[in-house]
Amino acid sequence: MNECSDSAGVRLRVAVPTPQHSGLGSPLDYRHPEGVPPGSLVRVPLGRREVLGVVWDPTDDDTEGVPPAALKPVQAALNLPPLSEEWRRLVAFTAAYYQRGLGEMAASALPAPLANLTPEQLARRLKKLRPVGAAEPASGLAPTLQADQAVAVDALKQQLVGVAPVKPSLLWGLTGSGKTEVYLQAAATALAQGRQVLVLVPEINLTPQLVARFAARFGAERVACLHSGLTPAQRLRDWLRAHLGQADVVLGTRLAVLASLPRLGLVVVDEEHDPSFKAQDGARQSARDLAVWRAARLGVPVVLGSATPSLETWHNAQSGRYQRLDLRSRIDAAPLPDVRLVDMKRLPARAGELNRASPVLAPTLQHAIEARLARGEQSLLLLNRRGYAPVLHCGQCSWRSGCPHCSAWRVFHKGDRSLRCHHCGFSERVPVACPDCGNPDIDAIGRGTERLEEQLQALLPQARIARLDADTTQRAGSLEAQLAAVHAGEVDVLVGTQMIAKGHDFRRVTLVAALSPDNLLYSSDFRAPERLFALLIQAAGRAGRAGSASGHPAEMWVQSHQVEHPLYQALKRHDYPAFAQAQLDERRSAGLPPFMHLALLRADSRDETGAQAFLMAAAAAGRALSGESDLFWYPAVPHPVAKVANQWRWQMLVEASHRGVLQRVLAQWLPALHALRPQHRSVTRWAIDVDPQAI
Ligand SMILES: Nc1ncnc2c1ncn2[C@@H]1O[C@H](COP(=O)(O)OP(=O)(O)OP(=O)(O)O)[C@@H](O)[C@H]1O
Ligand SMILES: [Zn+2]
Repeated sequence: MNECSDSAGVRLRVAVPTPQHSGLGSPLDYRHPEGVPPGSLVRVPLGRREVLGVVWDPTDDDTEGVPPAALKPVQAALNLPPLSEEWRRLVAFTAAYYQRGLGEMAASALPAPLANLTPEQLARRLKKLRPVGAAEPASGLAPTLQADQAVAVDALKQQLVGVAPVKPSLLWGLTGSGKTEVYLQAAATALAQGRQVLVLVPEINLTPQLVARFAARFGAERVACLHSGLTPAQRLRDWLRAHLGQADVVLGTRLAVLASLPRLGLVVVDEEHDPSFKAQDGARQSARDLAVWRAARLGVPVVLGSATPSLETWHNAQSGRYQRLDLRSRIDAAPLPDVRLVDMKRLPARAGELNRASPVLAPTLQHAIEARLARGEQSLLLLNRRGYAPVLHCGQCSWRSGCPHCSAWRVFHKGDRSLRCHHCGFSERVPVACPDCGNPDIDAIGRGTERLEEQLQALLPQARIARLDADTTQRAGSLEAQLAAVHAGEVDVLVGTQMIAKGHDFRRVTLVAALSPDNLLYSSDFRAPERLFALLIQAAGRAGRAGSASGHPAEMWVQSHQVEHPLYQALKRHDYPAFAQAQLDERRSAGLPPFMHLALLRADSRDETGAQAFLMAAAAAGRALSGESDLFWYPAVPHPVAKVANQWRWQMLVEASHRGVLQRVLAQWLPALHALRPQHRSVTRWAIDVDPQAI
């Protein structure tokens, strides 16, 4: 406990959520009559408020500074076991690595309601929790493993029981190869050792089946969930169950990586390539990378599972830093779907087709869907754009449905007759005539899922067609209901955005088609091909999972104007390693991750030039700081969508060949940026994004 005490009590360092712009990041000093151990949760005054803080470890020079009598007092200590040293180290690392304040980081890792509960309210919540030791026995039976699965489970068990050295594992498994079963059986071993298991998934609401499978195997009583879809009360309850060690399996999205898990023994990151593991606000931390760090520091195994690993992870496996476990066949030897590339350049332009839009379906694809219909099989059609049409256009005066607040078009939604901006949310009723010239014939240009659904209804009048996208799944429970309808066979053709491609274990789907993925191929972001390849492999993975009852092979169709593109050619062969190697070669010669390390400084301003000016001043300050160290400062550029909600967005990349060098310079740069801010009054926001995932 704390050395520094006098008659007024003990001095405690407490991590409190100081606002980021204050430039204060370290714990503040408070006074407590007799002291409490590090990790204790306390309520303390901060300015005029009272906030929740975490008692931090004392530093060596704690005997110096203000005597306790002169400090503000701790108001109350919550009656909870302290957060472990392991947790504090994780939070401290996260704050330092992602350049955030420690108190802010600690606060973001705690469930929000904890900050407002009185000790009495907390005591009542705790009483309602199941007492420790009353776990129901596991109920679900495990299937016999396939050969590849058995090898993978065995390798993980050896690490768990200490026979093999602990090392991160990449579980590279085809879609439908039974990765989840590997997680379940490795988890069973960890649970048998009395350890907790953390399972991270990209979007938990898209995979209710995964939660159900863990609950069925180990008993719902032992499973806790942590994700943003929960009510604050549910999140508090499950966080407490994890922290108190009552829950043995914690399943969650990226925020769960910072959960308090006193007995953590195994970490699983499912679909580790998914960009949603990287937070897009706050500290912008990568849950996958933190999961690996956390497991390594604890000396426990971590499994990263994917059919299309991120190139960072693949590179780590190639170089031997990670152990690779491969699942090379699908369950029950179900074959992977045949990939058909349809060359849209060769399709005759259809006379009379409005607005030069290409036909919805190539005739060959339409026939293939009709054949599925006749056999009672399902088809999934993927179109990565929601709404009816991405833009409205007046042929007379060339008015377009731009957003007045953003540099983007407003999307036409026919369902509620709105023109809606997908960036700022600005929405208006669709005009009956051109707002500029009064022409009553406004054209809808291009196609979104809503229009696709309408066009399919005309093309396939006998089919039961459903649509799944952010617009049809807004109401609570509607996603689950729609997925259940697909599983029950009440839908013949499911149309949707990438939501339909992820994770679902559909049993009757034998055809998947990507209708116009080319637009995802060309983007300023160097990760665009990696993302598209993963999306298409995932989508293909939804087809033919139950083998083929009819004897007809499952198929993945891609309509493209670029069928010769190496990405599509690798897809045709289901050849992830070849694709990854080609991408890594390109990354190496271009000096991009994983061979180089990046940080991105973003700034928003109210006027057109303010953000750019701030970034230029920031670069000058950074260059002066970094001196001889080998950093490369890219020029500041506008964000691909330069203006959103009347804010002009700019960004600037900093590149280094060593993580450590980048970290050192960033830590010195941050105070310089805070100091610059007052000279750039139009800048409303700025942030550093370490290891940015979207550029
Ligand atoms: N050894 C096994 N024997 C029989 N069935 C199995 C076995 N392993 C897994 N399965 C079943 O096979 C199906 C696919 O497995 P699972 O969902 O684990 O695959 P996956 O690799 O996680 O798939 P995806 O990455 O496509 O989501 C599931 O219905 C699962 O219950
Ligand atoms: Zn807008």
